[in-house]
Amino acid sequence: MNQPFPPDFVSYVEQDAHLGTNLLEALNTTSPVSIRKNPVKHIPVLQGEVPVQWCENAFFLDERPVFTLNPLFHAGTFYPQEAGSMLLDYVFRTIELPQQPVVLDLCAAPGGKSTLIASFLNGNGLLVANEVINQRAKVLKENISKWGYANTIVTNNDPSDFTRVTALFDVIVVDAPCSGEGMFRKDEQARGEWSPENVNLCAGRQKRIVADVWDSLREGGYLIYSTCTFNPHENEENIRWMEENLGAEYVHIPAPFDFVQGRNETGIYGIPGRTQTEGFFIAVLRKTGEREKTVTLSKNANKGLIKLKDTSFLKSWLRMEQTQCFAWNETILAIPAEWEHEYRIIQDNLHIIKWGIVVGENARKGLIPDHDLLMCHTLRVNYPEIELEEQHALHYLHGDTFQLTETAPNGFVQVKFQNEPLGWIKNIGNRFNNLYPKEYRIRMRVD
Ligand SMILES: C[S@@+](CC[C@H](N)C(=O)[O-])C[C@H]1O[C@@H](n2cnc3c(N)ncnc32)[C@H](O)[C@@H]1O
Repeated sequence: MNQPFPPDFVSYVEQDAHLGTNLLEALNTTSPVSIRKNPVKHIPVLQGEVPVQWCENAFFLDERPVFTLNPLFHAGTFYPQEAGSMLLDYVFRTIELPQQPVVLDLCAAPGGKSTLIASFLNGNGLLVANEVINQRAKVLKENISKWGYANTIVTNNDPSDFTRVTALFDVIVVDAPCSGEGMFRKDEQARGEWSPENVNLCAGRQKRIVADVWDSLREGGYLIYSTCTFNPHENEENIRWMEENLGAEYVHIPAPFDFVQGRNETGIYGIPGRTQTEGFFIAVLRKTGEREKTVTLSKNANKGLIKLKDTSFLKSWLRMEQTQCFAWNETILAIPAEWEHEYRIIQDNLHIIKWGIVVGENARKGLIPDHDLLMCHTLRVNYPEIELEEQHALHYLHGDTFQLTETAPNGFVQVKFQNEPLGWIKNIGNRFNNLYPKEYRIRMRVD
């Protein structure tokens, strides 16, 4: 039995011609299931795939599998993502960007849009994925790590902290916390949390969030604003507010496929019943001419972050071309050399929780390689390896140890499933230490 919709929600939807006649009915049907694949990793084929037309490498599935029990999910080969929100890929492909854009995904956890942007950039430019809520930022960090790109930084900051980094970004994505009317389809509890007062509260918070980051957008840069809600207060009215109060210029993008233009032709909606989505709104604004301030590094900037001059001890661990390695205490970090200045600016002004790629810990007996390094397709090299069959792969991801069926040299060995790295073990002859990070381990029963 479906939990009823809040009466105020029903009456606004029924009076709003823009939303069509069958939204309420569609919100009581099962949500479509969709995934986006990571084209730089082993590409799994899942059951019943039908391409999502508006996003590269994305597919609808005919039912929802238990993703946790697919080892390739933990290897970052695909990401379950709501199909409507994948319209971001289409938007990125439509706007005119510099060759090497610097992109901020401000409200990024758990990382659906950030991994999409990382795939779009495909190693070009730089992505800063930020999340204000600490626990959610950890999930974001895990998903970014598994997606495998070095040109990424994860930060854990409030939007207001970004006033310290003026004119740094070519694109800012604000996937704003919202009243979540699109969630009514998947999460019936969301229906109980909705109220007109909460809509107003959300609309006010969204304005504050955008105003806080506006100065960190470069002249000519784009602000991409999105929500998963249908009401005009959090969508079209906020876009109008940004035009009037921030001097933002609205950028019209024609609605593709089954998407529809917003009220007064503002933004684009995916509306259940018309589009295969739970619900999504997206609009693009551009920053026109304004005096730009440049961010300068403070005198004590990046104290403690030491650029490594001699990296010969790392040669057998990672590809060194176009990479700059740093030591932060005993931790070795690798970042694309061309972005060193931006990394330093961000380090100086914001709270970084993941820098490029963590290579490992420089211990007395040599490097202890990090999981992050193994996930990075551009930096990792050939290490000793063992291929696991599915049940062993799941036990490995669960944090278990077991008798290996293949032999491998003693020391650090990568374990793979269908030739895709899952993580490290330390092989010590007749047994091994499972080095799969504790915080990533599967908690459900695997047999
Ligand atoms: C719609 S969700 C983001 C989903 C994410 N972009 C994705 O695609 O996976 C909105 C995010 O905003 C964060 N958030 C909540 N309050 C916020 C605030 N006041 N300022 C910035 N972000 C906030 C939430 O923690 C949440 O992670």
